Amino acid sequence: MTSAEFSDHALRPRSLNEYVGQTKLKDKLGVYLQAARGRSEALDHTLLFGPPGLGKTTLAHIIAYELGVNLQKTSGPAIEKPGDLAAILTNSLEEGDVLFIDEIHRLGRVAEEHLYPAMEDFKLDIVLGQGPAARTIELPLPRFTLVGATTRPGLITAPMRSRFGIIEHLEYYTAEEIGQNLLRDAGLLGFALQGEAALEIGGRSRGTMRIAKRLLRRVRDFAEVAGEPVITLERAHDALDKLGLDSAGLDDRDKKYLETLIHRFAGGPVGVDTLATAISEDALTLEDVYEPYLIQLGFIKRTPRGRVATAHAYDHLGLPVSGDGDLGFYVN
Ligand SMILES: Nc1ncnc2c1ncn2[C@@H]1O[C@H](COP(=O)(O)OP(=O)(O)OP(=O)(O)O)[C@@H](O)[C@H]1O
Ligand SMILES: [Mg+2]
Repeated sequence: MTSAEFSDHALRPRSLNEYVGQTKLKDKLGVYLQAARGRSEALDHTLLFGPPGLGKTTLAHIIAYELGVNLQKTSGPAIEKPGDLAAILTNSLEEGDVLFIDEIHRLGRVAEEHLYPAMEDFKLDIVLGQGPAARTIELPLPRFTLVGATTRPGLITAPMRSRFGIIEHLEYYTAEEIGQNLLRDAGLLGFALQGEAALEIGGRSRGTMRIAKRLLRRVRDFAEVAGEPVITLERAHDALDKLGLDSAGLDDRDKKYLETLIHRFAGGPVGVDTLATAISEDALTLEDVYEPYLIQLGFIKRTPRGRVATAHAYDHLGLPVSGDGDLGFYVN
């Protein structure tokens, strides 16, 4: 088996049916897609947000697939000038197509303002010439669907947000959902994975499909090198331990975060910048990558005064808790 065969592309679900979990979102989206198809209209502009690796890009592709249209892909940082936007909108888009803008929160401000009339009225204002002789012409565009993805919905401006008809949040997957998808992957790739092993990997993947897929590859390495034809629960367990993942799927970096918060800052509250410096990370990574899952587990809270470790975090690390529980401080 070559690594290309284990490529993301081959395993990526193509239709809504193959897309595991996100049940509420899928139910709603299924209706919107059916309605749009029934009216032969473009789907309303759709904003997808949620932590990295949960399936936003995949869902954008599925939307285009379900609508039977093409997907044009770009990203916020790639669109700096209005000209970049004009090039994309006028060159390649056809009626009903999906324009996928990843990291849409990183769109340049001027480009963003040009996007408003494109989204609302399907037209683009283009300025010709300079100075007093400059004039604006209006270019009609095909009716398209903008699908925007972001890990940071808070950075989407209000006028931008208000132009999306569908705004949906992706949630962390349960161990069962991830396990189910890993079994599907193993089936497609033709190797044997025990259900319990899939579940074990699912439970230690931070609720994130991308991480689960990576862990499956590593666990499989261990099984293969040990000469085992089937990936068993024991092998999965052992390999995940070797990878430094604990029972909640926290890795060394997560543990460093929690331990620093608890030991150095007495469990908080401490500002995110201070905490970031203390563990040599940048604050954005903390907010985007570490914290959403720690919050999901109920291990930390974001308060107006900073980050706070909860009693659950102390429990998980096997530390004694004192105080009122939620704002418990470390006693020793
Ligand atoms: N619901 C799902 N069912 C099956 N596979 C999934 C699902 N969600 C994601 N995946 C798989 O997980 C991986 C990560 O998904 P994807 O790239 O869509 O995440 P993302 O939300 O766009 O992440 P990022 O924010 O980093 O861009 C892909 O390999 C994708 O095929
Ligand atoms: Mg993506």
